[in-house]
Amino acid sequence: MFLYFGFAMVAVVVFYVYRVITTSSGSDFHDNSIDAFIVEDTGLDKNISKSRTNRYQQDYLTEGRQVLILYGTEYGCSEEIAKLLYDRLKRLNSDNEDIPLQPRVINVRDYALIDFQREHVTFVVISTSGDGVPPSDAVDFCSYVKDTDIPGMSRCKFSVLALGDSNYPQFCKVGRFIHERFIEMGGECVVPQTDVDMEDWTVINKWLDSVVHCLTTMYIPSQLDYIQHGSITVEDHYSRKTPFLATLKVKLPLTKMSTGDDKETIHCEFDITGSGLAWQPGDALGIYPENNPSEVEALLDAMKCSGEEVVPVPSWVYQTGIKSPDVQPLSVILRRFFDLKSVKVDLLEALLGHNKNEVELKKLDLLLQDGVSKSNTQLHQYLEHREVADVLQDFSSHQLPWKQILANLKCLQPRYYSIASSSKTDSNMVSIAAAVIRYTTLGKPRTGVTTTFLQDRCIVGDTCPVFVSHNIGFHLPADTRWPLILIGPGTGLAPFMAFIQERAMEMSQMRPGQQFGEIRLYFGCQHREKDFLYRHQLESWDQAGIISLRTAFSRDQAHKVYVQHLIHEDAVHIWRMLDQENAHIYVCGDAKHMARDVHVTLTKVIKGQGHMSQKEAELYLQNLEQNCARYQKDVWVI
Ligand SMILES: Cc1cc2nc3c(=O)[nH]c(=O)nc-3n(C[C@H](O)[C@H](O)[C@H](O)COP(=O)(O)O)c2cc1C
Repeated sequence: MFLYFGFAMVAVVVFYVYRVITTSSGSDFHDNSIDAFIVEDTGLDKNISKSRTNRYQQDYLTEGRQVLILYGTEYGCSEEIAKLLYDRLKRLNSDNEDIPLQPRVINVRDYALIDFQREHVTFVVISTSGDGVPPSDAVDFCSYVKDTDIPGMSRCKFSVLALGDSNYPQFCKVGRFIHERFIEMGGECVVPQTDVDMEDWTVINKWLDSVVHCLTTMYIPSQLDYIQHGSITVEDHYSRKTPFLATLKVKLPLTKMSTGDDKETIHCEFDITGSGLAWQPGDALGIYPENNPSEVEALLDAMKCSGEEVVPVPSWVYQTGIKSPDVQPLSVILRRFFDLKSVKVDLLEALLGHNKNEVELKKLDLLLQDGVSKSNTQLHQYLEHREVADVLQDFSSHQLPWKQILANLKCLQPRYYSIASSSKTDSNMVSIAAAVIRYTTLGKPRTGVTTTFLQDRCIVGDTCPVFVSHNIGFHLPADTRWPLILIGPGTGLAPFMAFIQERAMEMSQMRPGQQFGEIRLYFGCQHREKDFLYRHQLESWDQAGIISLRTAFSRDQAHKVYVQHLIHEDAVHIWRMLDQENAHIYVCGDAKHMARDVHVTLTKVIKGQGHMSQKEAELYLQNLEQNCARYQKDVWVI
């Protein structure tokens, strides 16, 4: 079995990577009318209110052919697919007089309720997060699958749908791992294990079709349900589905801006007193934003709506505990709950079905003729630069009814920011650093939803729905003697602010005999005078001997200097820390360039200083990462 359980040592999520292109399940099993959208809840079922029933976890009182659908998700897509599968299996029953199929959808977090000896067929939909780690809720399940020969698995028929993104080196690692282990335990794979790259719905739908087809012919013995669905976890603490309304207490610029091209980064502090939210350095804060009102206006214009149309609040929206009306004006619904930026291919399909204008029909046909997969570069390039309002403007000759437009929008997701403060310093205040995103496409100014929400639309004293996302593979080592090599250019510095604050606090309360290893911080940005984030704090920690600060200002001299150049300069020192002092390396920030270049440089350092071959140096680093939890990454692809 491959070396998988690098959980403890590899990265997890910081920022939600904004996906420009998202598609959804085909209209073959989606009723796209607004009433179906709202009443039947075709999207994520985020409603966890105890008083409302969860149709995906109903108790079956009569015998039936049970099908277990397990999901593990960080951002909700796997959950959505699991529920779509459930819906399709339920629909099979209406065509079939036979013993009913009894699907049940369970988050792998609740795996302890499952007796695999009583399961005959199991489908798993699971994503990979961080740098090849399971979603936070799925960590225990994956450890269980790794460490246990699950009784009953040898009789179980199964299939795994692995969600991922091929931009990450550990593509679909978690789903592939589950598949391998189920096979090792003697399970029978009934639909080939399938990798899904960037929520490619062509692939997802194909897998769903194969699963449904397979179940129509498969023998599944009839039995009574053994799971009491009432015992399935109901989250009653503050979480993604039930965020806490935190008050923005502090907002400060971290950069100096003199031209429009200068970086704009802000520091925000939220008061979470009374929430009971707990975090460790390395964890992230999830924030639910609101859309820019001018973008809502632009969309309303394109929808030919006033914004006063009354719309039922979708059942999947997050709950803050404050009773809100069951219906809201369309303008409010769009501002708070729908993604106005990423365009679902479903919307183009709906436009195609409705349009009568020959030129527009031809254009839509061209875009959609090669399907929705990643290989349809024409479609993806088109969507990459367009928001929902742009698409509606492009195909405006026959107005699609607004309810149909709404039914083809994606829900607004929370965004994640590394927490930049230690709860040991103040457990009621949580800080983040956010780079404000503004850019231009098609000659139109565009904005990042959450960062401009915080910068332009939130004032001190306002509240925002927040929750903590635990980052299991990116935490400080338990022993304070072990030195830290922290590499975090730009906002990659944020989690290290929490790391250092925590260590500084521990140093100030040092116990007799307690020792502290060196904390060596590599920070980089363009200009010392403009975007040296937390400069005064870092310099004062450096002067106090709490950290050794190394800075790379890429544009302050004729030639570019980046953090990896400093690491190379410090080769002797770094090698001593690694070889003799049990140093732990942490990397946070851009995965594609920075983390890759840092990795290459570290390999060179190990090769040169450790007198190793290239292969030996690579294995050394791999061992630190996968077996020792001494090389941890918290990286993202922009
Ligand atoms: C911060 C971050 C890290 C990710 N890391 C990986 C990874 O290591 N390997 C991979 O295949 N996909 C990775 N992904 C992609 C997710 O698996 C993909 O977006 C998936 O569709 C999410 O499914 P979910 O919504 O069910 O969690 C990552 C995504 C994010 C935002």
